[in-house]
Amino acid sequence: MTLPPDHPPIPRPRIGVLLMNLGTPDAPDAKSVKRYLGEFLSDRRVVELPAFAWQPILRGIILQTRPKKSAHAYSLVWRDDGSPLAAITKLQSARLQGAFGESVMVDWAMRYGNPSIPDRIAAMKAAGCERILLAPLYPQYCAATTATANDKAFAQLATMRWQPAIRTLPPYHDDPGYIAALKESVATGLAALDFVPDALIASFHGMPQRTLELGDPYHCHCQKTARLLGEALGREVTIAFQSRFGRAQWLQPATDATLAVLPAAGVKKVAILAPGFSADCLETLEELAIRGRESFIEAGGTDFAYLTCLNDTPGGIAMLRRMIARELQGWVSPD
Ligand SMILES: C=CC1=C(C)c2cc3[nH]c(cc4nc(cc5[nH]c(cc1n2)c(C)c5CCC(=O)O)C(CCC(=O)O)=C4C)c(C)c3C=C
Ligand SMILES: [Fe+2]
Ligand SMILES: [Fe+2]
Repeated sequence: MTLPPDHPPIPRPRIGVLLMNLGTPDAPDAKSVKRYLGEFLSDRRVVELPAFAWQPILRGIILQTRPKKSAHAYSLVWRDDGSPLAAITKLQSARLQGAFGESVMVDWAMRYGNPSIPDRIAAMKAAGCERILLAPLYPQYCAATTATANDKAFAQLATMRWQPAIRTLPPYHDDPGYIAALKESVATGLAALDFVPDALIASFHGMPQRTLELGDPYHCHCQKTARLLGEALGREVTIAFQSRFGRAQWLQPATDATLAVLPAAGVKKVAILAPGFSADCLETLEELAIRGRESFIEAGGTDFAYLTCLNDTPGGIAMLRRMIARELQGWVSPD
């Protein structure tokens, strides 16, 4: 087809897959962490308080003290290729590139910080994507994670004259491929240990208890993942919720409290995994693998192992590939 000479160029139609994760600072210093936390904790999907009540606390207290402390924590886990969360998400995107045929481009973005969701959607559209699958990489649905990532994408669409068609990846907390990938990863991790754990703990990011009462399915999704993983492994999986923030009641039991009481109950050897995180990050590498270990050993535990997330392992990538291919059906034909 020939376009008239004054017609804007039209690129070859393509399909985009946008992997979306939470976000992370650009550098492990207080200034970068302050900018990141300012954006993250101002999201009304994350802290469900009116701005007039919350912003003075956030700006006047939290952003004056927390960035320095968090920057130190980040510096303990920072890699040569940057923040673990960003580096691993980028690797996942690179490993999936080309997996769905030539017409499908895979990219990644962060809900807070860089690369931003609006930027990457604009880039996909400019590259000719007329259809985009938004893939929030949270197995368990939560308004504070899944919904806000999609909201950010939809806000960008609101600015576009020619919008791409959109699909969103549903939560995959009970997807047989996800449970099988977790089972495989845990079995490999346990086989490599020089001790046999008395308990296997699945630690999920916590949320205020109130969100469960308001109808967020997150708690139920976490319970189901833990149950299905336990059934797949044929052993008990103890559930716990980590990273409490603020003074409100959060989902129970708390991971730190669980690790502190287990040794007195005779559980001296534990292995812990974080199935809700698709990539290792500050909350797993620092909070669980460093501080969790310290508190368990201080409480009288003898052996502690942190089992890494699915990350860009072959099993993790194969699982994402299958799920994404399923969601692309009708847009691209399966191989
Ligand atoms: C009200 C506060 C918070 C809610 C609610 C919350 C929910 C939530 N978060 C994740 C996943 C991640 N959180 C991460 C870091 C992080 N989370 C909070 C607070 C809340 N999270 C803070 C203040 C921070 C920053 C670090 C710190 O200062 O302690 C991360 C890691 C980011 C990284 O850069 O590595 C992830 C991932 C989920 C899944 C979730 C609800 C289900
Ligand atoms: Fe968090
Ligand atoms: Fe529940």
